[in-house]
Amino acid sequence: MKKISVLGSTGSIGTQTLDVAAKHSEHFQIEGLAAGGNTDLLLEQVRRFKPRKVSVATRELAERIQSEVPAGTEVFYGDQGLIEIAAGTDADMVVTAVMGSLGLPSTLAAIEAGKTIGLANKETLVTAGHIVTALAREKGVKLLPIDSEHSAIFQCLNGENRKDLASITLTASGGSFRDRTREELKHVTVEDALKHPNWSMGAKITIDSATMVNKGLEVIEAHWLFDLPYEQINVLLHPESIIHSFVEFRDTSIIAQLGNPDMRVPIQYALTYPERWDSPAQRLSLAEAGKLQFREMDFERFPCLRLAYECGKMGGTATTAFNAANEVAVARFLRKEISFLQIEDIIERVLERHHNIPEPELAEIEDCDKRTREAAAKL
Ligand SMILES: NC(=O)C1=CN([C@@H]2O[C@H](COP(=O)(O)OP(=O)(O)OC[C@H]3O[C@@H](n4cnc5c(N)ncnc54)[C@H](OP(=O)(O)O)[C@@H]3O)[C@@H](O)[C@H]2O)C=CC1
Ligand SMILES: CC(=O)[C@@H](O)[C@H](O)COP(=O)(O)O
Ligand SMILES: [Mn+2]
Repeated sequence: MKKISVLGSTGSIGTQTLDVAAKHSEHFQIEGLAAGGNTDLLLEQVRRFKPRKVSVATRELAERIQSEVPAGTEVFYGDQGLIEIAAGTDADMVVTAVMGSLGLPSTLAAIEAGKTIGLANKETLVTAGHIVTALAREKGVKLLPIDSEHSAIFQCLNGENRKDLASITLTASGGSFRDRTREELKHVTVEDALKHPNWSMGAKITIDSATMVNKGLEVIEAHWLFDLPYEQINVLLHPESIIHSFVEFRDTSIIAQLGNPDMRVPIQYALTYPERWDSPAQRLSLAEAGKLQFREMDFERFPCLRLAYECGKMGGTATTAFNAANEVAVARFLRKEISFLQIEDIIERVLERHHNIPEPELAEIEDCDKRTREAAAKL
């Protein structure tokens, strides 16, 4: 029996993690679940998986569900609640599937407690990659990627000699607006932006795909997960999302990982690693797929990807600021306060004013995150 806690259990990754756990219920026991405000779904999950501890975003919500959870389940709330689910249970593994840098303290707490991490929450690595990876090394904790591209690279590198690796390439679908001109982008709506062509995901990451911020975050995530310089990390537009990413070796061999776009595959691989088990996903038929297309990335069309590379190469708090500005800008776009193109405008303007701190301490990162959010909210 592997014991698992899920941070963000009511979201897109969280629910699919529980689907995978339910499919192999004789092998997985759910120890803890943390959600934000969707208490109806959380209560359903509690009845089904019988975790020992659960957490919700606020005290008020915790009080509201208290009488509805079984006697054996303790209820927590807020930032401390998230940390309790991450570090205060008997779980062997913690799946980090909350959205945004709010996942950083709980991820650090889980690593500190020696839990294997199934990492979906990429913003954690973008915000504080050097701190998260250093702590994981110190504690001997594995960071197993759940993000589809990183799972693909992880699988392609399995058993290979790292000194033979020439480069990695992350594929990008291009998101909801990949065939629109910049002129057309001036008038796109939230509803249009939320229609991802290949993946069904939470709102924030779907907008990130459309701005290409998602790929920028993933480049930085790859830098930390695979300990590679940015010069060895490429991005290639691949509209079908069938090749999830690939690696190239010094002898020019390329190894790729393919499959239908279904997050249950990388989630399950992280849960069962190093084993492979039967999956509920639909098998890929290349004959039916017929044709796979590829295009060079256009950094003029997708300036947020250029900004992400620049911040990544700069290091320090630059990526913290990039992430925080984006989180605020996307939330504002989703509330219809700003237009789609103003997301990148806000990120760019925040970064122009950013004073970079190289090798920041955790407190400096938290301070940068807070100040950047305040600035991005005012622009
Ligand atoms: N979706 C996908 O296919 C992929 C996602 N990822 C990454 O995984 C992470 C999660 O994405 P996704 O599942 O799409 O996001 P969702 O928006 O679908 O889910 C977010 C989860 O976080 C919970 N949450 C929000 N606020 C709080 C809080 N204050 N305390 C505790 N929990 C909270 C939400 O709870 P509630 O709904 O109850 O408010 C929900 O369970 C992101 O970092 C994303 O980039 C990476 C690759 C693919
Ligand atoms: C499923 C997943 O891993 C997402 O991060 C996905 O990659 C989004 O697709 P694009 O960012 O390529 O549009
Ligand atoms: Mn991805």
